[in-house]
Amino acid sequence: MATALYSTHCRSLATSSSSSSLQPSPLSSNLAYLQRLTFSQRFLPSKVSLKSQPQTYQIPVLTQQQEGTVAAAVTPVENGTSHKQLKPDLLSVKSPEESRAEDGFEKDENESSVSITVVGASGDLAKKKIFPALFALYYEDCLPKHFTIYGYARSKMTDAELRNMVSKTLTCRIDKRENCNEKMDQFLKRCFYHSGQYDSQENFAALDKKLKEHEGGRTSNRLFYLSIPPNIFIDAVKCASLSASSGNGWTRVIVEKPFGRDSDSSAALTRSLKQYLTEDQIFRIDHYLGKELVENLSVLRFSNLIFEPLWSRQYIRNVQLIFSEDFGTEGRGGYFDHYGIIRDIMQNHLLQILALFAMETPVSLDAEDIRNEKVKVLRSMRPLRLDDMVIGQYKSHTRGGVTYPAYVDDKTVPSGSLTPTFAAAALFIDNARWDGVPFLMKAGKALHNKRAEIRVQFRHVPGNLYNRNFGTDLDRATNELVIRVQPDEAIYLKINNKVPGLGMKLDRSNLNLHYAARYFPFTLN
Ligand SMILES: NC(=O)C1=CN([C@@H]2O[C@H](COP(=O)(O)OP(=O)(O)OC[C@H]3O[C@@H](n4cnc5c(N)ncnc54)[C@H](OP(=O)(O)O)[C@@H]3O)[C@@H](O)[C@H]2O)C=CC1
Ligand SMILES: O=C1O[C@H](COP(=O)(O)O)[C@@H](O)[C@H](O)[C@H]1O
Repeated sequence: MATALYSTHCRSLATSSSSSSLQPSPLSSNLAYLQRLTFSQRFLPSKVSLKSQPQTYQIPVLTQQQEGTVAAAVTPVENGTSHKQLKPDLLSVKSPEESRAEDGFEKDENESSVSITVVGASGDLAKKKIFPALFALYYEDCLPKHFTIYGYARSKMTDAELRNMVSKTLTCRIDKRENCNEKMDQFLKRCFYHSGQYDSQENFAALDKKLKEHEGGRTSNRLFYLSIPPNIFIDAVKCASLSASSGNGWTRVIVEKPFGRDSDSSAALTRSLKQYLTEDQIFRIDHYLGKELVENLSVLRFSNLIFEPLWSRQYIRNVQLIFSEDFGTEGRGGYFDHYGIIRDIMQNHLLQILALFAMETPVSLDAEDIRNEKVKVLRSMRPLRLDDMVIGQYKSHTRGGVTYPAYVDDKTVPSGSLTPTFAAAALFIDNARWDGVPFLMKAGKALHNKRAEIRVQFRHVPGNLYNRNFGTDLDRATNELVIRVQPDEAIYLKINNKVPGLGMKLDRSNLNLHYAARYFPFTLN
């Protein structure tokens, strides 16, 4: 029955796996980002959610990492594809009844609806990632027929203003541009805004009323995406749960990282969330797991015979996990300064990649099985020593005639802050496979470029016949596998080869899987 709600396309992209494996849990960190969110029946939770009646239609929230789910990756940029000029009918707001009639929403109480509330809709993440990802899902026909999106935040905004804001960051995936503007218009018509405080049950009750009008008496499934600073998660969850839970369908909450500052505060956060939600209503998200090349990591390892035998201390000298951004906090200091680069990037995004990289072959691709292997890696890790760590903070600098502010120049950063914006660490996994191999993590903001990469440096060739061709620079003679997560996604292997012609001159070349060339016109960003 539920399948009728979803397109074949989305189902075919969502490879099957047992629903039991998809239960969220405190450690179910191998959930992909909303960008990979697909609404298909395989996400049936086993328990009925808070205040829920029997679930006629179960609509998933997040896919598990490493499944061939909908490829809807978008990093919106305000380019030619964005929808800059809003049509007049998007600026005038229709009543829910009118909207339902226009969108072909006949009132049929046997069908369910999904209401997605982006809490913190005025913020950076909502604009940059969540609305574009929702649009990408809509564009791919992966949202159910009856859906409504509400932005919720304290800022005063009309529906039209929200649509205008959202429209600036929507893009179409490059491989399917047909009807893009038309689709954007249709999508924007399903977006609404409600202004309210995060700790006001009354404000959430007013939202509830509006949601009900849109749901039109159908079974209502509700998803709250917490795109807000962590210190207000609990207030928002409490109010959403007590005043805006679904009365007859499921209610779920997506929680953004960071989940606390340390183990104790993470556990405390979970305890607080559980005052209002059951575990299967909570979906924790790490959006790096939704990145195409991170998803590809296991494919590369486990479906290519040539790599797996090399994947150990025997052949690998070190593994580098690199994240850099060429911009600073830019107004996000209020959040960032409490966490710093280690908690913002290393502890979650890079550690997830490390665990996926280093884990043993899981029993299956089910979330639970992958999680179990990742946990084993984490448990084998040696506690980090201060000697194996470097931290820093960006200062003001001038490049190309432009002067960029220092971290502490950001008005949202407390003066004199010592919060690190750069960190590098050597981590070790003390197990049979990785004993002695440094996993070098580097992460920083306001550096010279924006990139995320995994670099695997292999050992030197023992007794290399061609040593004299390389002189003293043995590193030049060693192989390196680079997985460039972003930008300009690629997987390339540096090899040595002979330069054609007389003599024996060696060269370094790349065997390069360059995504833009291989999958043109599909682009990931
Ligand atoms: N930005 C990013 O790229 C990423 C962010 N995240 C996580 O997503 C969440 C949201 O991030 P982001 O969008 O950058 O955050 P923002 O700082 O942009 O905050 C989002 C919204 O929350 C409200 N808000 C901000 N500060 C406060 C406050 N002190 N008290 C009450 N409300 C506040 C504001 O809305 P209003 O004033 O209108 O109520 C703001 O628009 C965070 O948990 C972050 O860690 C995760 C991955 C990436
Ligand atoms: O989680 C976060 O990620 C972004 C970087 O995400 P990307 O997908 O654009 O690479 C980072 O800017 C932000 O500080 C952090 O909270």
